[in-house]
Order: sequence, then structure tokens, then C-alpha cells
Amino acid sequence: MTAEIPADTNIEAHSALADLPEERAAEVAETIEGRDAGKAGETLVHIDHVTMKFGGLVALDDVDFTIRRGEILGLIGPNGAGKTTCFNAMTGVYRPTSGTVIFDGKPLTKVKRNKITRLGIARTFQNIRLFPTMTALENVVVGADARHHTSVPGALFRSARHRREEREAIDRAVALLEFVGIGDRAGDQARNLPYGYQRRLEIARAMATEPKLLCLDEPAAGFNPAEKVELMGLIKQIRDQGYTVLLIEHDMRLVMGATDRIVVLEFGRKIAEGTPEQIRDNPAVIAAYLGVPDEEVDLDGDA
Ligand SMILES: Nc1ncnc2c1ncn2[C@@H]1O[C@H](COP(=O)(O)OP(=O)(O)OP(=O)(O)O)[C@@H](O)[C@H]1O
Repeated sequence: MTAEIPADTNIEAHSALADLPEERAAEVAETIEGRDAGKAGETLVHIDHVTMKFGGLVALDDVDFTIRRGEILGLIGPNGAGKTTCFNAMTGVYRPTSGTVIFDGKPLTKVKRNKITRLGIARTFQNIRLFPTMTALENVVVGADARHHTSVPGALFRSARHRREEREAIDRAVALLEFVGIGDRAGDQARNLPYGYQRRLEIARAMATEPKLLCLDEPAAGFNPAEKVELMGLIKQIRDQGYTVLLIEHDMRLVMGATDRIVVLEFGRKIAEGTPEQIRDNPAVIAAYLGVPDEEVDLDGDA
């Protein structure tokens, strides 16, 4: 299926902003602007020599790399290489056996899972996890709620602060739905949306938490080639709005075309790190993928 994507696909940053009237597009862009806009290049995450063991199995072996603010970092590797484990260590699901994840200057090791969102890390899942009977808008507002500061009594008595936060959350949610291109379906129940819209809704919901780091776990799974290219264009546009993106994606051509840098894992070890061009020509990476029965793994793009 993915072989239909041309090897030299140049994925342009694209979002639905271009389809909105100019004035509204400017409003939407301002409303959704990431908290790290203007800080591009600084270190946001340091995976500091992280080892993760499950019994005798070493899923991550002294893995060390950084994610810089304002970049799209691709995390790739053959099946079982440790990508999801790395992702989970970074989102508080797993605590490393040794080593530390430093996020925004602070170690994550002692942070409880439910505090991760407040710190500024959001994620989407391989299997879509939406609230199916809530509307698209409600799903995104729930995401924004994760950052609210109103106390329970404040919410009960609908304090001025609570009302303002609610208003802002709705405005932001509407803007996010427009940004990802599903503004016209805001009132539909999530379960009634087409699959591709549900994937975009998941991204909008994650963005509603105002994350510094947006972790996308195979966001294009189940898409046809044209939809994949379009989604990668949206991810580039998300970066351009001031977000940092960590992307796990199996489709090599998409990863090559959509990311700024790539980290390659194999058997739990980091075997390469660099720009897509450097990774494409890296002998260790080519060797890691040799014999993998997957048409997507076409580093030269001439299969
Ligand atoms: N909770 C767990 N308990 C035991 N072993 C695990 C656990 N999670 C992952 N593993 C093992 O750790 C290794 C790395 O798995 P991981 O899911 O991180 O790889 P991956 O690169 O994400 O693979 P895939 O591309 O297939 O999703 C595998 O051998 C896997 O079986």
C-alpha cells in the first residue's frame, strides 16, 4: 500500500488554516500557538542513558538522545526494537530501570502518571481512544480541562474564573478542530466520524492540553497513501505553530519526508541518530532493516 508513495515525496506543511478566511485563519493560529513558539533548538527532552528491563529482557539498553524544541523527531526501528517502551518511559507509563528522562529541565522519574499532562506531555495512541458518545467538541474540551486550575468549589459555584476557563477551553477547542480540518463536524458524536477524522480529533484533543511535547504513536495507521501524506503535512504545520513532536511511524518514506531528525533503535539500542539524509545512507540502519519482510522499508526508495 505504502509503496504507492513516491520515494521523493516532498511533504509540505499543510493544515486547514489555508482553507479558512484570512482573518479567521489568523485568529485560529493565534489561539492554538504552542507554548514553546520562539524557543526552537533548545533541548526539551533528554533521554539520559535509559535502560528498561522486563525480567531478563532488556527492552532499552542505555539509550541516550535529546529532543529539541520545535522539531519533529522520528523514532524508528524494526518490530520489537523498543520504540513503544521508549515512548512509555517518556510519558510516565514506565519508570526506567536505570537512567533518567529529563523533561524541560526536570527529571521525570518521580512524576506520577496523572501529572504528566500538566507538565506538558500529551500523546495519542495506536488504537484510537476517544469518548465515543461525546461530540468532537466535547472530546477536545475534555483535553483542555486537564490544564484547568479551578478548585472543586470554584467549579461547583461556577466562579468567574471557572466560567472564563470554560469559555477559553471552548474557543480553543473550536480553533483546534478548525486547524486539524474537522471544524464542520464539531457537533457530531466521535463514534459517527469517519476514521480519518477520528485520528485528527485525537490530535486536536492532545493539542488542547497545551503540550510542550506532542507524542504521536503511529498516527497514520490505517490511512491510504494520500491521507498519510496529508496527515504528515498537518504534523509539520503543528511544528510550525510552536510545538515539539515525537513521532513513531512505521512507514519509512513518511518518516524520511516528514521529520527533522531521526533516532533509530534496534534490539533496544540506539544504532543511529541524524537527519533523514544521514539515516538513509547509514550502513547500520540499512543492515538493521535488511531481511525485514516489509515493503515499507525501502530506504533508497527505488523498490
Ligand atoms: N510490559 C512488557 N513486559 C515484557 N516485555 C515487554 C513489555 N513491553 C515491551 N516488552 C518487550 O520489549 C521489547 C521492545 O518492545 P517495544 O514494544 O518497545 O518495541 P517496538 O519497537 O515498539 O515494537 P513494534 O514496532 O512491534 O511496536 C520487545 O521484546 C517486547 O516484547
